[in-house]
Order: sequence, then C-alpha cells, then structure tokens
Amino acid sequence: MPDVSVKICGLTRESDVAVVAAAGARYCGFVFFEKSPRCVTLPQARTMALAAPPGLAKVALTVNASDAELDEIVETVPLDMLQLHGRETPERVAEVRARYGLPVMRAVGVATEADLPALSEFGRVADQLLVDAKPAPGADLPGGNGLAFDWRLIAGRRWPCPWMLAGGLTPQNVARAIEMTGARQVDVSSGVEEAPGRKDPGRIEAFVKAASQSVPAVPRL
Ligand SMILES: O=C(O)c1ccccc1N[C@@H]1O[C@H](COP(=O)(O)O)[C@@H](O)[C@H]1O
Repeated sequence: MPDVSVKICGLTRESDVAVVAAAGARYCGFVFFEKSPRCVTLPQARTMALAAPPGLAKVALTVNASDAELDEIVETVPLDMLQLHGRETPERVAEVRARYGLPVMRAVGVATEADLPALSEFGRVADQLLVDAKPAPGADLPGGNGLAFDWRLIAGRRWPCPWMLAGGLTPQNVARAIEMTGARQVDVSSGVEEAPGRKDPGRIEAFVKAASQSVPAVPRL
C-alpha cells in the first residue's frame, strides 16, 4: 500500500511536537505570521524544533517575509524546509532557495481552473508545492482557514516536483481527499485543533491514521 506523508502545521507547544512525532507525521510546521492564531515567537519555535526527533522535518511557514525576517528565523530555529505562503514570485522562490540552502515549498491557492497554471509555474522553481484552498477575498489569513476547494480540479494532475494537498482537511475527509486527488502528502492545521492555535492530540492521531490507511488515486496518463 503506498505511504502517505502527513504535515501537521501550526504547532504552538512543545508537547505538540511529541504528539505529532508519536502519531507518525513526517513534517511539523511553525507559523511566523502575526495575524495567525498559530503565530509563534522565535524562542518558542526554537524550543519546539529542538524537541523534534530525527525523522520529523521542521518547516517554517512565512508570508512575504523579508530577507531580514528569514535570516532571523533560519539563524535561530533548526529547520529542514521553508514554506512560502504569500505572494512570493518565482524569482523570489529561487532567491530564497539560493540564500538559505534549504528546500522551499511554495503554497498556491486553488479555487477554479484558472488557478492551476500557477502550480506548473511554481513547480519548476520550488522543491515542493502546497496545493491549498484560495482564501476568500479580504480574508485575514492566506491559509489556515479550514477551507477546502473542489478536489476534482486537481484529480490525477501532476507537477514537476513533489506536492502536498492542504485546505480544510480533517480526520473525517482526508481519506476521500487522498482517494480523489492522488495526493501522497497532506497538510492540516485547523482541522486538528480544539480551538484556534490549540492542537488536539486525539484529532492529530486520528488524522495521521486516516491518511496513512488511505489509497491515493491512480495518476491520469
Ligand atoms: O495556519 C495558519 O495560521 C496559516 C497562516 C498563514 C498562512 C498559512 C497558514 N496555514 C497553512 O494553510 C494550510 C491549510 O490550513 P487548514 O488546514 O485549512 O486550516 C495549513 O496546512 C498550513 O500550511
């Protein structure tokens, strides 16, 4: 049975790291975006990153961050990947990759067919894509809204680099999402919380279990 890797994003407590690792997730994410209820300070993120066991990749999520902001994050927090979740251009993605020598995952919001070409464009410069729901116009957050998109839009599609499915995933719907899209990696934030910014260990375990037991769709030729 093919393995599906899970990223649990928006951890805020050291105890979350142990829960995520024990559940069998492959990645954990720390949010550096002030408007988010999951935003963490550099010392908080450092403490969590140092608590992560080998095999749990640590991802910093930023939104249109400057070099100065990224410098501070990368210098303080031991990381395995940078997630760019704003309006970063392909040139900026390439610049960030070169500057830090870390893999970069670029998030792309999807609501309609018109959003799909951006996935091919960013797939040529990023190490990974995060295929997320496009937030409603005027939303405070560019992600982490618990909003799903129409998975039929990407069913069986492939891009030049590995990708993760995100947006409104929950322990209840993740198996269906994987079956419909063929995703081999999934990312969740609000769907495993008991309140905004507070992860629920039971929901994390249920999510990883449901994702791991799912079978991705056969890719379209
Ligand atoms: O989680 C956040 O607060 C956040 C803030 C700003 C940009 C992205 C954010 N989260 C990312 O969005 C996806 C989907 O979230 P959800 O599961 O729909 O709540 C999440 O996995 C993060 O990568």
